[in-house]
Amino acid sequence: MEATFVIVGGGIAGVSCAETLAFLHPEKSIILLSESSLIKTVTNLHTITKTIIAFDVEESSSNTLNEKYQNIKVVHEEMVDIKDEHCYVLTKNGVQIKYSYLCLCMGAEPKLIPQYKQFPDRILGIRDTDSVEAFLNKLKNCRKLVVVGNGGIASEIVYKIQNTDIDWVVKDNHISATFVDPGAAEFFQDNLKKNVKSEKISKRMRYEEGETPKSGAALGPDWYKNLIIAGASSENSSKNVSIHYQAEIATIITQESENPLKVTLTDGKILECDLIISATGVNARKNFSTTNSLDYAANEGIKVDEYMRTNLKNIYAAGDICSANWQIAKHWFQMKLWTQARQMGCYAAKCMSGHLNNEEVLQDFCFEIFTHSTKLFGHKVILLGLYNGQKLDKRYELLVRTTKGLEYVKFVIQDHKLQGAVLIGETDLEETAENLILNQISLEPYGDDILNPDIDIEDYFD
Ligand SMILES: Cc1cc2nc3c(=O)[nH]c(=O)nc-3n(C[C@H](O)[C@H](O)[C@H](O)COP(=O)(O)OP(=O)(O)OC[C@H]3O[C@@H](n4cnc5c(N)ncnc54)[C@H](O)[C@@H]3O)c2cc1C
Ligand SMILES: NC(=O)C1=CN([C@@H]2O[C@H](COP(=O)(O)OP(=O)(O)OC[C@H]3O[C@@H](n4cnc5c(N)ncnc54)[C@H](OP(=O)(O)O)[C@@H]3O)[C@@H](O)[C@H]2O)C=CC1
Repeated sequence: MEATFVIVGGGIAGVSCAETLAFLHPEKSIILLSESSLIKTVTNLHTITKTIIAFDVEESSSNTLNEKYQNIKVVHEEMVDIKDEHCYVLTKNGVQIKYSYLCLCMGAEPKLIPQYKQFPDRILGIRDTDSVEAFLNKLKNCRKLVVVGNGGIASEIVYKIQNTDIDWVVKDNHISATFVDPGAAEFFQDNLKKNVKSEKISKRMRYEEGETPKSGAALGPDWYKNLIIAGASSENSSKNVSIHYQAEIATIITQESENPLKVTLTDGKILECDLIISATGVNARKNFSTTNSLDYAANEGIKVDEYMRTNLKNIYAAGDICSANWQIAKHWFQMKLWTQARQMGCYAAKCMSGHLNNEEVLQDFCFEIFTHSTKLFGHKVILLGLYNGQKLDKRYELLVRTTKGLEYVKFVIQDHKLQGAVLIGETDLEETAENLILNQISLEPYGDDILNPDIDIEDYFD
């Protein structure tokens, strides 16, 4: 087999890359090589501001892509080797695919706590649809659950789960620390112990994919919305969540088949549980070999330059598998998120196309400012720029406005200029905050009025 463009991975980065190439080069052949027969596509894309977008993500059979684009051929194979000196890849079943340009979009996999090796059936990570199904099955018999980690997945699970006691073990002194500060974490407390009903209930998460386990694409926004995530205890109007701050799991002192698991924490506490969810981040996938070495960053992603190129000739990478290794703009940084996977996939396609045509490629504007639109504990959350004071070396001021249960607004200001913002609830401030960060207008004349709810700050900047 042979194609001008070969893209490996059927997650959001790979599919966005293939679709952009199909649009730019309807005359060229494109192969999307993916281990999983299900692919992720973006639907209902809408812009909230210039740079903040929201969209749904659907998992569908790869036939939809074959039908939509005549020049995309989807191949279901696992890539195991890249013969980069001869420009072809090899799959597990021995299929050879030659490329002119190759883009690696194989995502990441859960980085589980080390005790996972001791109890692989009772310590689970969540990444793709298979892993959620395994989790839901085990949860049916679970009365006591330990959740470790303090990012998006842990927050979603603690929010959504019912009918089991939860011990939430977090390294920090407040919850949801990858996204918010202690003030916002306090704002979420009211929703922490409520039982959340599913909007509509789906029994299945997806199409059937066959028996063999495959590393599927990562789940995304609202994956839990229509699922019942419930343990074995009887139904209750509120849930029992105990948070263990500034703690990690130290050891598990149970023999292999004993139940419950006895877990000791670094602060000396001992917990008992039936199941542990390790929501402790991800590592870039490294499930293939190359002839020459690929350069990896210290945080383990494949290094890519400002054109999404790796160090190997005509090999690009995008999404969770890569690490941005260019001089990044002041208000942007990389996080492993849908939005960035999509942006990188599309941009890698433009870069490959530009290089094929010998055209100059200008970096996409989306890399000027970090934006993330999500939901936490049932609230709309918009994060902009250096929303947690990242890169500011603790040299910044915070302006905060909050109304219990309704909104939490935080502006991060340095030298009178807005550097980042956290907007929780229907604040209507996203456009203004985005402009203030991008334009770096001095806020000195407005003082604290900038967040005065009786003043329409947009009037200041018209
Ligand atoms: C539970 C959960 C909830 C999330 N929620 C959000 C959210 O609300 N908002 C948000 O912005 N982000 C969210 N994320 C993160 C987001 O899903 C990821 O950042 C994004 O999906 C990464 O996309 P990707 O295409 O880079 O990788 P992946 O989605 O991991 O796709 C990788 C693809 O490569 C294929 N593959 C892997 N190895 C091979 C191989 N050797 N050969 C062939 N194919 C291979 C896989 O089958 C898969 O199709 C969530 C993640 C999880 C796990
Ligand atoms: N709403 C959204 O946008 C969502 C996004 N996601 C994305 O999916 C991916 C996976 O999510 P998730 O697993 O939550 O990853 P995250 O990287 O978001 O969070 C991992 C958390 O676990 C902590 N941690 C790491 N190792 C340990 C350990 N040994 N013991 C205790 N805590 C530990 C980390 O702390 P530290 O940082 O200090 O190491 C961090 O707080 C991420 O890319 C995430 O951004 C997932 C769900 C929802």
